[in-house]
Amino acid sequence: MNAQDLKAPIEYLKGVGPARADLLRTELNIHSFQDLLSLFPYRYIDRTQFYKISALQNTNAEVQIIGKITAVKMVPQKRGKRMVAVFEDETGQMELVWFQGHKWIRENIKTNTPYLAFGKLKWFGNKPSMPHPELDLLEDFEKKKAQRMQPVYPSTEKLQKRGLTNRKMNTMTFNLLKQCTKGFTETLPEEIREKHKLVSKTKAIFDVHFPASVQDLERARFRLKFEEFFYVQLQLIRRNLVAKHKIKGFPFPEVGDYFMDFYKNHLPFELTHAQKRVLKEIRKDLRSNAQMNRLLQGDVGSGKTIVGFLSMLIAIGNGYQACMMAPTEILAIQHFEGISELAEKVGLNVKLLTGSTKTKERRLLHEELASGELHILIGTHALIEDKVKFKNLGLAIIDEQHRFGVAQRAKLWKKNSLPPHVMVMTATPIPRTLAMSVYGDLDISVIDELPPGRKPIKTVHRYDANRLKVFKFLKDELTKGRQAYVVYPLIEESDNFDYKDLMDGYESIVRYFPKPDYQVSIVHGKMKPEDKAFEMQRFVEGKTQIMVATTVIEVGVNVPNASIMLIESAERFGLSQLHQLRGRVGRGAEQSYCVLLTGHKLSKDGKTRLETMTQTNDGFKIAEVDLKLRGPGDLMGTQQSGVLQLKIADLVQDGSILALARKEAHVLLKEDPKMLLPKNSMVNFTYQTNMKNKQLWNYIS
Ligand SMILES: Nc1ncnc2c1ncn2[C@@H]1O[C@H](COP(=O)(O)OP(=O)(O)OP(=O)(O)O)[C@@H](O)[C@H]1O
Repeated sequence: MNAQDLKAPIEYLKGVGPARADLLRTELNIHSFQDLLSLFPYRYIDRTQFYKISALQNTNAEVQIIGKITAVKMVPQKRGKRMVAVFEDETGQMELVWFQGHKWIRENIKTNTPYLAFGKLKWFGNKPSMPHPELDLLEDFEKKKAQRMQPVYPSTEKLQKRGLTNRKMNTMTFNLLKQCTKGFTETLPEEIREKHKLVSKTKAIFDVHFPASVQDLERARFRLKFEEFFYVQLQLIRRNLVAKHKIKGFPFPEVGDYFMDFYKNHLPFELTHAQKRVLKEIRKDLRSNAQMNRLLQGDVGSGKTIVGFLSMLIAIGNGYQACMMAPTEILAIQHFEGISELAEKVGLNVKLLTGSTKTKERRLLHEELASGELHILIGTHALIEDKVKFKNLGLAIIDEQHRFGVAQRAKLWKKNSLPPHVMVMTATPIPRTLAMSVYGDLDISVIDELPPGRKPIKTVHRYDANRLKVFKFLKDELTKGRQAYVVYPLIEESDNFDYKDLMDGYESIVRYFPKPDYQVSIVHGKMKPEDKAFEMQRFVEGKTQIMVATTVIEVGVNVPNASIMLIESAERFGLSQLHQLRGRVGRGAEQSYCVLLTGHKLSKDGKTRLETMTQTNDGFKIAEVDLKLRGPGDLMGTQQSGVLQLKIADLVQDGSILALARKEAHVLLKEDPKMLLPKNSMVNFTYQTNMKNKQLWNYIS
């Protein structure tokens, strides 16, 4: 069979036909012969181990035993009869049991002949039995050496019901592979295969389905995972290289006077090592002729804002403007206030643009923006409206990528002759493995150090029944002059049920913390933006002690005097969301607390989330757990899931293979940057290399 034949529709495979082909297409997305070969088993039944009857453990494990059937009898039971065979080896006896199919068994079974029985154990007291075993004559099994590790394929109930059992899938794949006598064209460069001792494509495909040993299987899986990552990385890095080669950017040769003045005379604190390192990385990008596309990643409170601001100063010092986009109005206002305070020290003009900016202010702002009088513009989505025209935008900082799509990012580019440098800031700690795959087109800088003197936040989990104790604790802290957040889940802002919870909660808080001793603010998504901003401002200024809120405060809010985060129905939040919320406290010198209130009924995942929160403050560890609980596609949203639909590799577990593949992809592209790359898909991936202009055709992926 050659490459072309493998593309044949699946219904032409022996034993499939139109009806089954239909099922395979709809249930497993298998359209062709090669699709069937790319359906990799998700586990294997290890039939390399043999057990003795006397040594069987009292479990329901699947085992295989060599022995002989010495007697067969029918035993009456409530309804009908069961057939019982006595099965013996040299160490003892057990029973094989059938509840149906008696006639066939009676006619085919041979007594006193060596058999291999395989199946799940059942125990009656200390007596083992095996209902409906798979029986093979020992001599036949010896012939089927290739089947010693039996593949188990992904399946669905529908497939099982319609006769496409695992056994059937097994046979189909086995027969197809038997026809592939010519093997498969190699799809990895030989140099790389030799260097990392990767088995050939042909061996990998055969062994991943029918390995003769655990070692063979591991080698096959390693090679296929490597290949999968290698191709994804090639595409991502290549895209990045192409972007760098093609997209020119404004070079900023100097750091400029604003930067120097601020750095020498007005820096409010010494930068951490991580902040300095990241700043150097950014500086290097800005000095080159290429557009910067950098993801700045840092845990909550790690100090991303100052790094962003210093980068803006470089742009402005070189005669350009800068802007910063935030996902919500509250955040935009907050950034505006923070940055204005810093910018004032070096005499820069900063303005805020949101949906609620008045027409008159807007007009002035547009004028200043076009003439270049305005140095820094901060705002929400309003920044990308067509009316907003910069004189020369040199740097765009985007806070929180997830809420700001790629398309929106690109829209900013249209405002210039050359695209501005782009920095995306995110507090979502994306595990390195994932970041590399998802943001392959962005360079990544990580602030992996918190400013000195931060006290770790103490996190506890309490049940609703203890609410009054929790309120008492809150009261004691407020008496010391601190402030607190009380957060309610409002998954959908339109969800009236959640909304009622929030309002009930607000009322009970107001009852427990009455005026005039206490002032309580409330912020939620149904409020008008200016009302939200007003309430938020009162809390920032310390005029109110408690802020009752929904997750609108999830990202970025910075009130250092707030030291308590009380999260209601904490079991309903995702892990990274809980971590973001907790990050709103612990920003000042005082000891901060996070209290997770829940009902008594918790799911297994819910418990894991709460335990993780109480055990660690480390955003990266939390993200790893989150990834395991939810899966990467979920974490990143549907937008990126295309990149992450991996067939065999696992982003969480195979991080080291990914790193290896990425390294090799880099080397290859450096040697040969002109490689042709496919447009969108990994299928039909052809590339030419200077190594004898090989054509590498990926059949299987
Ligand atoms: N090197 C430093 N030394 C001391 N304090 C710092 C340092 N860097 C930043 N800070 C302070 O730490 C606080 C958090 O910084 P910032 O708001 O920039 O964090 P962030 O990374 O943006 O976090 P988030 O994602 O939660 O908004 C601010 O009050 C800031 O002034």
